[in-house]
Amino acid sequence: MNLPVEIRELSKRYGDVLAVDRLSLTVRPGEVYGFLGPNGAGKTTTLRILLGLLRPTSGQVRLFGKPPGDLSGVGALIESPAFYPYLSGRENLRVLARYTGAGTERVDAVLDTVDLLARGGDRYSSYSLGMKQRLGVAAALLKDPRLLVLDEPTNGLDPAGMADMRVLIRELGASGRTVLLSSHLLGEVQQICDRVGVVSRGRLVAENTVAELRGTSVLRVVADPLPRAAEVAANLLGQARVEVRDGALELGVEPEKAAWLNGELVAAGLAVSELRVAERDLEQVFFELTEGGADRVVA
Ligand SMILES: Nc1ncnc2c1ncn2[C@@H]1O[C@H](COP(=O)(O)OP(=O)(O)OP(=O)(O)O)[C@@H](O)[C@H]1O
Repeated sequence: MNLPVEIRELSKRYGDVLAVDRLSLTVRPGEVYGFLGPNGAGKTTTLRILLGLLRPTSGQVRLFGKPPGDLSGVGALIESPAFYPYLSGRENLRVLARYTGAGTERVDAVLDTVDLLARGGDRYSSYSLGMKQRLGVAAALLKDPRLLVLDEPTNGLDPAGMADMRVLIRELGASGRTVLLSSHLLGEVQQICDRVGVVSRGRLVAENTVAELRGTSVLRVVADPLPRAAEVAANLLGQARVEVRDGALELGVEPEKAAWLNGELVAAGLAVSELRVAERDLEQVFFELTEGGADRVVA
């Protein structure tokens, strides 16, 4: 079966700027894939090439096994869509449906999907930014696509608008559609996506599930005196597995060893006031991956 998205060794150069650098990624059927990276990392360029809006310098992209240009089964929201301000949301979708040959019979269904059915008769110009963006998603859904490509769908929205959009994307994913969305917001991707590809300076530096990206958990220990506790822990586990952060030890050790470790620390005369399994802060992981830590590839 053909994969919804396959990108192989893709590069794009704008003059001196290498915007995309031998980037490869794969989106599997039915997953919500987060394409995550700071502004300017090359996300929009990659998505534009994928949709046939831009030519690559080198490399290959495939949508359902086909080269770019053939967008059957694909819906996209990549730039702010151009809607007529004086027409209603419903009228705008009708115009678009006729123009693209999608047929107008799905207009109310897609308005309903994006929770705009009740406001479908209102002028586009009266919509909030979040509603405008959801109408853009509705437009992308007109052809009942199997794959939806969304470029920074929450950009510029207020917190409520962002939350609505997140709910919508999760629902779209749950309904069996494949979704590829780009974002520079880690928290957002973490909440919505099954898998994440992290891009930094045009290169894919990690591709994994959110849980795997975060890596193994650490054991967080607060003990007094802390320097002595760090010494004892280093003797037991090796220096490489001991870090002191924010007044606590972070130990790279399996959670099952917690009781044993506690016993050893207490036996060494230390007062242990906290000992718990903590997940690594994904923010930290993201920072390491995208700023100078790019060689610490996770996947
Ligand atoms: N038409 C262009 N001409 C020259 N440079 C460009 C052009 N488009 C993008 N770039 C550069 O390519 C790099 C990647 O840009 P791109 O827009 O793909 O990044 P992005 O990850 O989508 O970021 P953003 O979220 O800010 O759009 C940036 O350095 C950008 O300045």
